[in-house]
Amino acid sequence: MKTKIEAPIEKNEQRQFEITDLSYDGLGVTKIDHYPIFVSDALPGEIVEAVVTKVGQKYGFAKTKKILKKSADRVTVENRQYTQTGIAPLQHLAYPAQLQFKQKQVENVFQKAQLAINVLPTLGMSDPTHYRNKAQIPVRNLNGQATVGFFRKRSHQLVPMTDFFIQDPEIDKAIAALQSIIRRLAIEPYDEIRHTGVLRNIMVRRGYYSHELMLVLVTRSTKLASAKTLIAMIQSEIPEVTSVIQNINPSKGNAILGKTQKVLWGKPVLRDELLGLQFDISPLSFYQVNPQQTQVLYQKAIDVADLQGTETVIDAYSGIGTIGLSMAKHVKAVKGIEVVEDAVKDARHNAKLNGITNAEFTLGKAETVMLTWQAEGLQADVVVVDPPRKGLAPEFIEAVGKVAPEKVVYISCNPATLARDLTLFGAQGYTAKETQPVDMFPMTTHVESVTLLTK
Ligand SMILES: C[S@@+](CC[C@H](N)C(=O)[O-])C[C@H]1O[C@@H](n2cnc3c(N)ncnc32)[C@H](O)[C@@H]1O
Repeated sequence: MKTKIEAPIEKNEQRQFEITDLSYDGLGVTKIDHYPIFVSDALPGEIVEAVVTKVGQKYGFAKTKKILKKSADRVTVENRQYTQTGIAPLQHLAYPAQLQFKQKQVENVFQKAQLAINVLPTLGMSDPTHYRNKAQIPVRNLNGQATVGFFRKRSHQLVPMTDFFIQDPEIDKAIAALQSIIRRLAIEPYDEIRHTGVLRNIMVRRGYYSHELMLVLVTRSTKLASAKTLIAMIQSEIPEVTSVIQNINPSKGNAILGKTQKVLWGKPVLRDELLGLQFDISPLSFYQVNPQQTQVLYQKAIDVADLQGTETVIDAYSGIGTIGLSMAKHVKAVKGIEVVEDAVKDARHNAKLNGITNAEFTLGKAETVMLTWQAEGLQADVVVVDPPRKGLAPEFIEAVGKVAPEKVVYISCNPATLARDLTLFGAQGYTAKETQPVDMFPMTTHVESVTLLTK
């Protein structure tokens, strides 16, 4: 029979806690005996008065009511909406301490996985705000008006907002202007309980260098009355706009974008620049959200690969081809693999756009294509991977082991799956000496990094 562990605290109890650490998701950590309690809005070194909100078998949660001793790293937060929505969960932590926090996150997971890899100090931004080139904003009815904002943490309750703090201010301006247009045209916002209404979400992307602006209106069905007037008003009131796209999402779920779309006005893609190359980006294609730091990240990947001009490089999880095409001029050939069809089309087009003739892109799952290429006897010198948060498939790592490139460059947005995959690469004879975190998402707890693995 299992013995039930008694938690040393009770729900609704209010008491003082001394904070000793910060969890991976930015909560203060305190321990009573060995029982951890995660405390909102609390930093290491602080003493807070907090009320216990949840008591589980292994850990509990508490909410800060009063800070009794303040950390020197605390920054005063004035905007309640940022806290309510959680769009900037580290905003109360000074930026240098955020960078240290990210380095430590990677160190912690490596230590747990028994990986002896040195983690370098995080490369940060000189201005860690207003960096995002993309916004995805819900539109809902609030007090009888179509309203833009962001959902309150762990809910679908809209907090009205038009200043999003970490987004390009020109995107914020476009969203505010669009809200005004939608209200004047009385376009009905989506009601997710009844699954009625017209406009669900607005997605905006803006080229950091090009200043092109793409507006994607996500609707529940193909119906969008007054589209002509809407476009005329957008053109006159948001002068930077270069594309207006209607994306249709008829699902009842939480997915922001649907699978089909049509161009209502302007270009079907947004053009931007990275490391001196031009990129056209379709609405459904992945594109890094922090253009300044993306260049730092890619340059780091190019530098650690130490390319000599003779290599065949595989760019797995290649998106619209940004990494492979940035490497193309330093190598003999690039072979990209990507699972989203539009992104592969973009990548092929982007190669042409930049006059690059030594890069080709294959549609498919990286794990499947890599196995096929390995069976066909493909030779490669460098494999670059940049997977989504869930990391690599074990069969992909095995196939890479068999292809046996001299180097693997692993770009990761999730230290936990990075550590898991580095261990699997270890079984294939690959080791890493150091990892370079790059802050792609200031004010949030997300951690990006580059690691070179060699045989
Ligand atoms: C983090 S993004 C990186 C894209 C690109 N390297 C960049 O920096 O813009 C990951 C990409 O992997 C793609 N992807 C996800 N699962 C995949 C799989 N199993 N095989 C190939 N590509 C995949 C996604 O569509 C996305 O474009």
